[in-house]
Amino acid sequence: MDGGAAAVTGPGGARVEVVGLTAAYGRTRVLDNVRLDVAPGGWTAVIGPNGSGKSTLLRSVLGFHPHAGQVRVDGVPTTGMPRRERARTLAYAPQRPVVPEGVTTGDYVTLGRTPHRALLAAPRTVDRQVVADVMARLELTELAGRFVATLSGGEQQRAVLARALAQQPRVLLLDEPTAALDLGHAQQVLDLVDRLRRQDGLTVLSTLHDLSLAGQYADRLALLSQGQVVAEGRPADVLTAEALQSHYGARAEVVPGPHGPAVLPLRGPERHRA
Ligand SMILES: Nc1ncnc2c1ncn2[C@@H]1O[C@H](COP(=O)(O)OP(=O)(O)OP(=O)(O)O)[C@@H](O)[C@H]1O
Repeated sequence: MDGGAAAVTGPGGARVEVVGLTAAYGRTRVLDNVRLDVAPGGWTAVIGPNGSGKSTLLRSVLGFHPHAGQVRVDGVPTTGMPRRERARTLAYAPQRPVVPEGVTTGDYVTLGRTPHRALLAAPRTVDRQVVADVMARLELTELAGRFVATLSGGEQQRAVLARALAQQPRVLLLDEPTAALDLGHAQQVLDLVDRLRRQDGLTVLSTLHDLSLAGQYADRLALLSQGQVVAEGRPADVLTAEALQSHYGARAEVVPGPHGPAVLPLRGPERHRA
C-alpha cells in the first residue's frame, strides 16, 4: 500500500448530524434518542459492548433501518434523499458483507462506480483510474482476476472497503472494518482511511471493537451502552478504566500514547459484570 497522491474520495467530507435517533426491532427498542455530530473530515468511532446497537446505528444513518429522529448530511435529511444522491454521498462497508458468486474482484470494486455512471454505461477512464488506485492502495491489484467469493475473509473485507472507497463518498460508514484482518492489515486499512480523511476531508463514522485501534485512530469516540450514548468526546476522555468496567464488565488498564490511548486487558482472579 502506498502513500498515493491521487484523491480517492469525492468533493470533501460532509457534516453528519444524528438527532434523537430511536430504532427498534419489533417492540424491542435498541437505540434510544441517540445524538451524534461528526464534523467534516472528522472520524467518530462508535464503541460499546456486544448488542449495544452499533450496527443498527450505522444502518439507521444509511436509511437501511426504520427509525424515528433525523439524520442530516450537510443539513439535508437522508430520509427521502434520492438513492443515487445518497450513494454518492454515503458509502457503507458492512460487518458481514454478502459477496456475489462468479464476480471478479476487479468487477466487484468497479460496482462502487455505479452512482457516478449512466445506467448500463461502460466504465470510463476515470472509473478505471479510481478503481485501480483504490485497489493498489488496498493491495488488491494481484487479486483483480480472482472471484471475490473465493477470497479469504480478510481479502474480502478489503475488497468491500475498496468498493466503498471507489464510490468516492463524502461520508464513509465502516462497520467493524478490521474484524477479519490481521494486525498488519488492520493498521494498513486504518492508516489508509486516516490518510483519506486528512488529504481529502473524508468524514468517517465507524464501529470498532478493538478499543486500542479506536483510541488511536478516531478523533472522537461515542460509547454506546444499551442503545444510549453514555459518553462522547476525545478518546482519552471516553476510554477510562471505570467506563470499561461499568459498561463492558472488563478489567483493563488504559495506557496513554502519542496518538491516543491503548487498552490493555488485565487477567484477574474473578470477573464481575456490573
Ligand atoms: N434483525 C434483528 N431482529 C431482532 N433483533 C435484532 C436484529 N438485529 C439486531 N438485533 C438486536 O438488536 C440489538 C442491537 O444489535 P446490533 O447488531 O446493532 O448491536 P452491535 O452493538 O452492533 O453488536 P455487536 O457488537 O455484537 O456486533 C441486539 O440485542 C441484537 O440482538
